Amino acid sequence: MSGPGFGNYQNEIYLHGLEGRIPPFTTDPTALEASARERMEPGPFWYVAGSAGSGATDRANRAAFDQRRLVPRMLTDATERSLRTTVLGTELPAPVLLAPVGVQSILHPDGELATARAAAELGVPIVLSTASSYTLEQVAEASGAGPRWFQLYWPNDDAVCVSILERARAAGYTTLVVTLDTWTLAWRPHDLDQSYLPFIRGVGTAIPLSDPAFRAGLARSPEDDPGSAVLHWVSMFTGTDRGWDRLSFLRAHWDGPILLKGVLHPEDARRAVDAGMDGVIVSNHGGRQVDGAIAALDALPAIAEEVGAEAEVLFDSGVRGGADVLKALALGAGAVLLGRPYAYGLAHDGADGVRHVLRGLLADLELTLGLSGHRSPADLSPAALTRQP
Ligand SMILES: Cc1cc2nc3c(=O)[nH]c(=O)nc-3n(C[C@H](O)[C@H](O)[C@H](O)COP(=O)(O)O)c2cc1C
Ligand SMILES: O=C(O)C(=O)c1ccccc1
Repeated sequence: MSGPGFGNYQNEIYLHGLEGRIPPFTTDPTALEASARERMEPGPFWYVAGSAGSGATDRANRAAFDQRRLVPRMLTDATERSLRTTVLGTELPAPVLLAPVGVQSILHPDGELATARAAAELGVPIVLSTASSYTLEQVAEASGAGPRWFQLYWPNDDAVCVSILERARAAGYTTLVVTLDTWTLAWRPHDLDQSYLPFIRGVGTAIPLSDPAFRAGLARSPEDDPGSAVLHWVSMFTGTDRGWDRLSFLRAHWDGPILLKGVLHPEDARRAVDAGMDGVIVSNHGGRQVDGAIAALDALPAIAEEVGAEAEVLFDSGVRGGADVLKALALGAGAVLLGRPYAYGLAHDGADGVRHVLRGLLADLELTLGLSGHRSPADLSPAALTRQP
């Protein structure tokens, strides 16, 4: 796409104004959370909005973006521009993916199906969480010809793990994302104070409960005894940390690219590459795991420097607007993943809400790319930024 492609959303909104129409909800990424809060029950709202401990890392993620500023260049002829990018050898319409977000049916009854439909329409990849409210196959059908990746919460039963990976491959998920930072849940006061944890209530268990290997290990079927099945799954996918030597198991059972999510130290990125992984996702889980952890954006440059030339380096945690995407790309990310903003879009209006948030972000990204003097994501380097004290 050349010229204003995604940026057309801006024209569309202004033209609708001539007919007295305004957007379904805010286009301001900083107002999205408050707007979602008005429509959501406190349990689900705080499950999404909340973070670990004191919230220091969540705030640090945003502060790290605020400390970097773009330095726009003029008269660069950025009229014709494109967000197209290649990630792991595949061309994407923009350097943006939807981060794995579990239990989406607490946000909207259509949950992951709605997210998959909206993303597929725009050609943006989804990363389906192991904690999905719908099965791998149901989400694949909703995603259709759209690109899809699968995020693994690594079950401690190898047969169940292999069965889930085989189903994911068969259903057209091309890339495996292995999340390392959430082998047990952090201390999350907002959820604790309400005693609210969706998956022990049976939300987000569609993948294991539909899995033949998982079902084979149950004394009674999930239909007869849902409570025991859910508890069996909880003990299988949380509570067990693993070592670097175990990655060879995943490598042996997945014949596509594998990325490790939750990497914040350059030495861990190096170990990932040494273990045969195709890349890393620099992330602190949106501040939801280690309270006091380094801002993900501050961790990015050293990791890009360590492995960027030989492996894929993706980024998430704190991305809200187009400028944030540009800053992460300038610091070495090949693409970014968006978390909470699209979850709030889903909570507002199902697939339409996800589409509105995503089109808004991509329009803002394309406009800000051009106005800061760049024609493509590949033009960005640390030289595009300055750092505020
Ligand atoms: C409600 C919620 C559920 C999440 N579930 C998962 C998950 O199942 N698997 C995973 O790897 N990350 C999960 N994440 C983390 C996101 O993938 C991502 O790292 C994070 O949201 C990025 O930060 P941001 O929300 O500031 O954009 C979840 C995040 C939220 C907000
Ligand atoms: O809440 C989360 O951050 C998360 O990663 C998760 C973990 C298990 C089930 C659902 C979401």
